[in-house]
Amino acid sequence: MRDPRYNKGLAFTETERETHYLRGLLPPAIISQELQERKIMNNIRQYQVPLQRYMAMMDLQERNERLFYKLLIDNVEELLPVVYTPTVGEACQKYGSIFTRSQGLYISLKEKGKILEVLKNWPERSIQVIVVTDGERILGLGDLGCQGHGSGWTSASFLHDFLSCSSPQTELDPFCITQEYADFLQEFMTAVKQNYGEKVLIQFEDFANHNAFELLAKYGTTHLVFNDDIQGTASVVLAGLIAAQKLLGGTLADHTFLFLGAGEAGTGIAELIALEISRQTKAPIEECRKKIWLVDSKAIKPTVLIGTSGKGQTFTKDVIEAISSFNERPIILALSNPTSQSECTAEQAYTWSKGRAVFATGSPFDPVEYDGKIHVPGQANNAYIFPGFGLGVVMSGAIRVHDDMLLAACPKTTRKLWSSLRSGFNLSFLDHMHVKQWARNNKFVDQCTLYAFFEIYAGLTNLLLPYMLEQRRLLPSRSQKRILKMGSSILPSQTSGRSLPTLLPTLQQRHMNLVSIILVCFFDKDDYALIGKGWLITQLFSCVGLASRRPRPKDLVKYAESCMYSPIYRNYR
Ligand SMILES: NC(=O)c1ccc[n+]([C@@H]2O[C@H](COP(=O)([O-])OP(=O)(O)OC[C@H]3O[C@@H](n4cnc5c(N)ncnc54)[C@H](O)[C@@H]3O)[C@@H](O)[C@H]2O)c1
Repeated sequence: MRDPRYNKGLAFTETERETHYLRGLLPPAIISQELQERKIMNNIRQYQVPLQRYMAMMDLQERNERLFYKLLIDNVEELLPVVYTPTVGEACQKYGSIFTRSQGLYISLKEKGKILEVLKNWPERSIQVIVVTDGERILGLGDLGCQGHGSGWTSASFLHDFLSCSSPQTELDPFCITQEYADFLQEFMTAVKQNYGEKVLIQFEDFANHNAFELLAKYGTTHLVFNDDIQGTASVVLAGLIAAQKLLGGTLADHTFLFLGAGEAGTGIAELIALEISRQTKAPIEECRKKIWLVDSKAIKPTVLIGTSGKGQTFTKDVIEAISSFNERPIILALSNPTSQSECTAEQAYTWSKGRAVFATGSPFDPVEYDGKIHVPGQANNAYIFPGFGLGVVMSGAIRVHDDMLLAACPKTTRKLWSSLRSGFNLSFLDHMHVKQWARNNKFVDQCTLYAFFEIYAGLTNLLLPYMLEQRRLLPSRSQKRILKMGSSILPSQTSGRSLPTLLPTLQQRHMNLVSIILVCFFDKDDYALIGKGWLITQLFSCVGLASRRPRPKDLVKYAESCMYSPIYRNYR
């Protein structure tokens, strides 16, 4: 009862109370998790101040994790802005005053020479993902030192085998990689590998620009590292741009991109766009980079405007009117967080572009009515990728992160897979030869990347599991074990005792529903806003997959359907 991971509060059943000697330790009433959820949501909605909602969520996480994730999964649109941007920014700024129970590890300079020891203090043994920050650039808010610990990974920590670390950077020279800083980081990276092995994913989060690129380059060759701000943002934004092509027609190479802000997010996105254009057109990447401008210049007429400067209100009326004057549908992405730093608001974008902007933002904005039409801004935020990405990398047993994985996480590549799925390739696509062929055709560097890609779509992992079980010889041995373990725990209980072949028709039917839902949400849309929803679902599934450890295909379909409130989707029902 005192361990939040096992505590169910009043939802402990009679049998559980009996078998675990809980009698008398709880009031005699038993209520369902659904009722608990309704009560807590009701309480949370009473709070007018967003920070109070955040604190209520944190309290819940500290006493009943299952319920916490259930709430997040079922109310993700309402609660993501509470546990993530923009509220989490305020939470980090005030972390000192709202701090209650310590989460994660803090490694300060005092621990120099003893980092391995500190890691060993963490009670969990099998860690698969570590999110680490030096606290220096929390969400565009600057150096918050260890207060940055309150940031986004609370929502990402659905991975039980997950560890978040922060090292109070303020004790070190904040403006360059000093020898002391470099040595400290090196000790940390070595200790992590020593303690958890080669396959632990280290996610660099909110490191300041001057360190982030160097660290990624340095450790990219020796460790399994991923920088969410550089790589995650790039992948999510490229996905958005590719999806926007559905709306506009043409290809990425037809565009000229202008970035305001050439830091981690901006250059990460720019480089991935160039890579994708180069793959599409077979032109050298150096040529493709010429389509991208990272400084403002009067000479060019951009078709895509991307804000990653961290400065609010920089897409002024003049700027948006100008880009709208030479584009029928200008693509405008105001990525800076939190809300106050957004380059423009949704209302401004739609009003100034006369409702023509294809628009998305880093922090969420409400829909806007312009000229009798409701415009729903998309949310282009790396939160839609890092949980699934982390899971993918871990599940596939990859030992390095490749750019191809980032590309694979974009809908374009997915579309190829799903079109082959649709055209009857479905059951055999996991066949060894097909996988190899498919990987070759789609230029995946190796099968590991391909598996990572499957896993990135964590929800799909679940639906593919039965097939994977059937085809288990395909999987690398460690992943195989893990997948088999997970697979046997997620198969619906009523299926136990029945052999897989007899189950396949039912499972296939369910899975195809799910596939078509995902197809609809990724590709059959004519509104940019749905891009966000697609990623949301991906993320949702990853949450489901690991929060309860027992997602059933039925639940996945239910979750997907509950997300499908869009009028567009209804046409496909
Ligand atoms: N939506 C998302 O998923 C997402 C992901 C990462 C970062 N972001 C947001 O993007 C912003 C930048 O993050 P970052 O990690 O790239 O930071 P960064 O410090 O690496 O980059 C910011 C860059 O903008 C430049 N800049 C500042 N003011 C400018 C101006 N007026 N004109 C032109 N350039 C200017 C700076 O010189 C710097 O190079 C932050 O607000 C962050 O929250 C959003």
